[in-house]
Amino acid sequence: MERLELVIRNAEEVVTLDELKALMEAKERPRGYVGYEPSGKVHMGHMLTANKLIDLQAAGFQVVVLLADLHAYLNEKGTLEEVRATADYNRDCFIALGLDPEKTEFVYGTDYQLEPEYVKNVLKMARNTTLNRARRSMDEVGRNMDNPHVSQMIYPLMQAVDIAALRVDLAVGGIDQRKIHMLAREEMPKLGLQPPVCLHTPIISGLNGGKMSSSKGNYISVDDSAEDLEKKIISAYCPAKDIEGNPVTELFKYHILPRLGAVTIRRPEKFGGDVTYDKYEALEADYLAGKMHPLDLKKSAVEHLNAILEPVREKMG
Ligand SMILES: Nc1ncnc2c1ncn2[C@@H]1O[C@H](COP(=O)(O)OP(=O)(O)OP(=O)(O)O)[C@@H](O)[C@H]1O
Ligand SMILES: N[C@@H](Cc1ccc(O)cc1)C(=O)O
Repeated sequence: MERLELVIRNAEEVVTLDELKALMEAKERPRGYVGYEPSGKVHMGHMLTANKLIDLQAAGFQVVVLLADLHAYLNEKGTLEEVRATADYNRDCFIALGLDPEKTEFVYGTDYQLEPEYVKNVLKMARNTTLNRARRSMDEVGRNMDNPHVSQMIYPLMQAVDIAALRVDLAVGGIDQRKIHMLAREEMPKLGLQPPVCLHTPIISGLNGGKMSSSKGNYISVDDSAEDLEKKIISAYCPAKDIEGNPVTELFKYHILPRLGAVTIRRPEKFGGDVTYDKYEALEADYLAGKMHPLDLKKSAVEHLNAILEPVREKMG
């Protein structure tokens, strides 16, 4: 696959594609990053951005993973000690998922976010940013946003300054990070900082059809047992001939096919026999046309996802 194609596959948007092309022409090894608030469960949604980082490494990017302990603390996710312990667990999950520790820089927020130069930039940005704008940028990211704390208004400014502090060219995140990234693109130049190109991945659906989220219990986590995985997928929302909010077709699109390249879906002869797909589009077309039954698809998702997650379980032991 061509480098650019690899970088943008399965992305929901790139801001902007022209800037990305220019970046890849200008720099041999551009730097890309994702930041994660440490989370007790690393799920298939988080794994989507991890897949993108693996794509970026394959396309010659340097990759930075920010374990955003201070951000999690500011966003009411626990004490600093708690989030720091979870950050280490998350780093191990990402390595088990295939991010080569030799080639990936793992950085803790608290390693540099209290340095005077960093803090000064955050405060300068605070002078230029209205409360309304900071608040809106947090709509999809902040906890309990009907009654936000001042810490949650500092949060997006810090995320913008991270991009400069970590010397990042390409900021990657789920599409829920979009408003913070737009704030960064607008405010960074006023401080003489280089704004990033941004790449946003889609939001993957949870087992009940809503957004997959650690706080909603509708997730598949990377270290679920084979037994749990099977139970979860077999009872997942998966309407026939419909891919809207369908977590099972999305698992094929975003995880199984990109990782395995091609899959064979096993079926008894009387239901059409085995069928092999090397492109998601072909699978989708068959599913929409009613040529693939939800139960066959689910059983196959269990088999293939198990193949992907087994080494992760072993490493996380
Ligand atoms: N369902 C999802 N699909 C794709 N990406 C996701 C999904 N959920 C979270 N992410 C991405 O993972 C990162 C961390 O998100 P976040 O901490 O909000 O996860 P979460 O599971 O929704 O947590 P919580 O339920 O505690 O809010 C963000 O970059 C976000 O874009
Ligand atoms: N905002 C991200 C976490 C993050 C924090 C700091 C960053 O620089 C980048 C990302 C989230 O929702 O989880």
